[in-house]
Amino acid sequence: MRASLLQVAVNEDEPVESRRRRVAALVRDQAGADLVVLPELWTTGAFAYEAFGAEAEPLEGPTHEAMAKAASEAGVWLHAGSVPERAADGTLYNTSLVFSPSGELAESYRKIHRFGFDKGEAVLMGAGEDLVTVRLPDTVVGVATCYDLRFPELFRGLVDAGAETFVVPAGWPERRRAHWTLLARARAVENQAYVLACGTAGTHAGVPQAGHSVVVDPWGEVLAEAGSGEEVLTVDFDPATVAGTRDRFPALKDRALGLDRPRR
Ligand SMILES: NC(=O)CCC(=O)C(=O)O
Repeated sequence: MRASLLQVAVNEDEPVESRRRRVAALVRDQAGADLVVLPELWTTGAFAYEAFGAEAEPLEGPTHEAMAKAASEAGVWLHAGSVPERAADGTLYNTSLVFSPSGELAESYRKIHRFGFDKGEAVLMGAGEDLVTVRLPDTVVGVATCYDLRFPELFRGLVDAGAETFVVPAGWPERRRAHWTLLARARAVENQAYVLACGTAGTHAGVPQAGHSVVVDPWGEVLAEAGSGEEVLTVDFDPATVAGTRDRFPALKDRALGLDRPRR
């Protein structure tokens, strides 16, 4: 299976509409890949909080339209990263869109863990509630977004729902780059799954982005890692390795369930 992670540079000096056109062209260039992945909130930037409301779109908004078309023109599965979604009741969500090669919206995922503690995304956006998996021809993808990477129980839930490959769009800052790589490898090792983690490059809202998108195999080995600038990271991997690893080293079968219950 061939995946291309598009580590898009998100800088404020580029208008959103021109970035949307540029990214659509980049997606079209990936014809021949099985899966293309974009980062989190690449229209606005994950830290450009004041732009969330201004650039928010309905689920079937301009990014949906451009990415559906690009996916069908390239003939690829496209995890189009996330957009600031404005729901019918006015609530904003950080919502990922996954398109099939015919340009149909296969799934959407509202980010469950919002970043910012008591400001930013955590107060501006609503929290998603649903785990989302997507069945591709060769693997079952579990979807998570950026800060979600810090919550192992979410990934374990996705494994229980059948996930073999995690796709994680992000807008991760340079100052915590060490956590990014460490957490991507940890989620891969503990769940014996592939992790395809796609971040942004550039600087927006004064926050330099880490880049360093990474693909990790079910043994925790880094198969490919980007640098810090805009880059297309392409990797070939064998999804059957997940079942092989889980068979040969069956740690997932040794789970002691119910440890989250109080002792008495
Ligand atoms: N956009 C995000 O979720 C940022 C997450 C982050 O910076 C961190 O977990 O550290």
